[in-house]
Amino acid sequence: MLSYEEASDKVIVALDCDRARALELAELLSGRARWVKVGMTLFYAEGPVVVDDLRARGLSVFLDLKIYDIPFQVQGAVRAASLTGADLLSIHGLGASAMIRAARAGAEEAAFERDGARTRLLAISVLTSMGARALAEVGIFDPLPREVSRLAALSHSAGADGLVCSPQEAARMRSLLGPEALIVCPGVRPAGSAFADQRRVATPSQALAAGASQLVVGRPIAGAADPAGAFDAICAELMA
Ligand SMILES: O=C(O)c1cc(=O)[nH]c(=O)n1[C@@H]1O[C@H](COP(=O)(O)O)[C@@H](O)[C@H]1O
Repeated sequence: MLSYEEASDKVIVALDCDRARALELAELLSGRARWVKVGMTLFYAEGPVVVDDLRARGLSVFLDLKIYDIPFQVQGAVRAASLTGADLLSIHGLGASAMIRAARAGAEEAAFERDGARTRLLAISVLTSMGARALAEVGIFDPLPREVSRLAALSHSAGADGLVCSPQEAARMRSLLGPEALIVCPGVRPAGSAFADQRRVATPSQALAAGASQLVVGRPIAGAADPAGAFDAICAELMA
C-alpha cells in the first residue's frame, strides 16, 4: 500500500494553460503535488522562465516538448531544453535511433555545463489520443500494442530513459522493459471523467496496477472546481 507521499509522487499534473493559471494551480496544489508537466501550450507562450518559476516552488518538472527533428537539431534542442534543469523531457520515438542518440548527447552536454543531474529522456510511443484508425491514416497498420512495443524497444536501446504510452499498454511495456524502466502514462481518467480527445484510457488505479511508474493527469485536476480535492481523490485511489 502506498503512503500519501508515494501516491502524490506518482501523479504529474499537466499545466496546459497560461502562466498565471499555472502558478495559481501550483499554489492550490502546494503541499500536495510534487510533479508538474510543462507542455507546448505553456512553454511556447512563456519560455524557459516558467520552468524556473515552478522549480523555485520545489516542484519537479516534466518538460513535454515532444521533440522530433533531424539529429543535429535535436541535439541542440535537447541541450537547450535540459539547461532549464527540467527533470524529464520528451522526444518522439518515431525519430528513430540516430535521433534518440543525439538527444541523449544533448542531455549529457547540458548536464556537464550545469554540473548537475542529467535530464532524463522519455520517448513518446503512440499518442494516447490515437486509435487504430488514426494510426492507419499515417500508414501504420500494425496492431497498436505491436507499434508501441517496437518504439519502446528502439528507444530503450538508443538511450532513452523511459517511455510514454497509454495505460492500456503499460503491462506489456513493463514486461518488455523490466522493473527499472520509467513508464509514464497519460490518458488517465478517474471513473466518470470525460475522455475528451483521449482514446486509450484507464483509471488511475488501473494504470498503476498495469505497471506505470507515473501518471500524467491534466484536465481532471486542472479543470476541476476544486483541483486540490481532485488531486487528493486520485491519490486516495492510488493508496487504496
Ligand atoms: O507526453 C505526454 O505527456 C502525452 C503523451 C500522450 O500520448 N498523450 C497525452 O495526452 N500526453 C499529455 O498528457 C496530458 C493529458 O492531459 P489530459 O487529457 O487533460 O489529462 C496532456 O498535457 C498531453 O500533452
